[in-house]
Amino acid sequence: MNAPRPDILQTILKRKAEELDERRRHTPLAELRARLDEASPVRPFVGALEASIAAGRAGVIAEIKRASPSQGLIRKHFDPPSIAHGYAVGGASCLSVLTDRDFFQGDDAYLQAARAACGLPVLRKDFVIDPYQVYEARTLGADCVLLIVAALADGMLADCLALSRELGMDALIEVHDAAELARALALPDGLLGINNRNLRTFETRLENTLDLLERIPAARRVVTESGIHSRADVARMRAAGVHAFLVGEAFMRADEPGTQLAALFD
Ligand SMILES: O=C(O)c1ccccc1NCC(=O)[C@H](O)[C@H](O)COP(=O)(O)O
Repeated sequence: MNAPRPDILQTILKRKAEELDERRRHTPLAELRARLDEASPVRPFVGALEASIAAGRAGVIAEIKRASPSQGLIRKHFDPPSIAHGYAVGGASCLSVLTDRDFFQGDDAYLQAARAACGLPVLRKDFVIDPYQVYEARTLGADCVLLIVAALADGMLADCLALSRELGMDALIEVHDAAELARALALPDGLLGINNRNLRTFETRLENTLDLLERIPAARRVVTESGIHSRADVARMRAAGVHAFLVGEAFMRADEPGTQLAALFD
């Protein structure tokens, strides 16, 4: 009999709780909050997505990630500022930058360097389990935080969303299944992301977005996340009324990520 596959999301969240303790010891919350005044002004994240879509283009959140649990090392030559600049030239609406070190080889400094290299708003792509990280995201210059419904109990999810709004940021509320979607729809607002990747098993199916769409009010903006690799994938989503995309690997494996973005979405 095969041994059960370990649940990577639980492994990440367990390590994230340890990391959070370390970060709190290093920089207590009061000290972190005192840095908020020095943070770079927020760039409208949802506003940038909507502007692209209103102009008849797709809204593209272009991701900067060096490695991932499912793929291992994705990009050997990794220079976030030049990737960010290329994405801006290639027509991205926004950036997503992985800051988790242990599982994605990310870094807070990558977010800061990428944001400084262009005028695009930036999502801090990490695993939020506590409001401390929402404050932290803003002090780093993030314009949007990722809130993964599977990682947060209802109360904490609502608190982190409210705090992100209080700090002027947007929040991408990520779901994978119908139960998580129902929890996300009970929140007062937030940009809705449907992850096609099951974060526990890595199975990635574009049908996941298409299947969940019928449960979502037509006026609500949906971002389809993960597994978008071809113009046919983009066309399939757009035909179903999904005009916002979060794409990582397809760009990160290309010699010129920004050129690949333009080729996928022109
Ligand atoms: O990508 C993984 O292996 C992964 C594993 C566990 C938690 C999260 C994970 N990825 C985060 C993402 O969902 C993607 O980085 C993002 O949606 C872009 O996906 P892709 O275009 O397929 O790189």
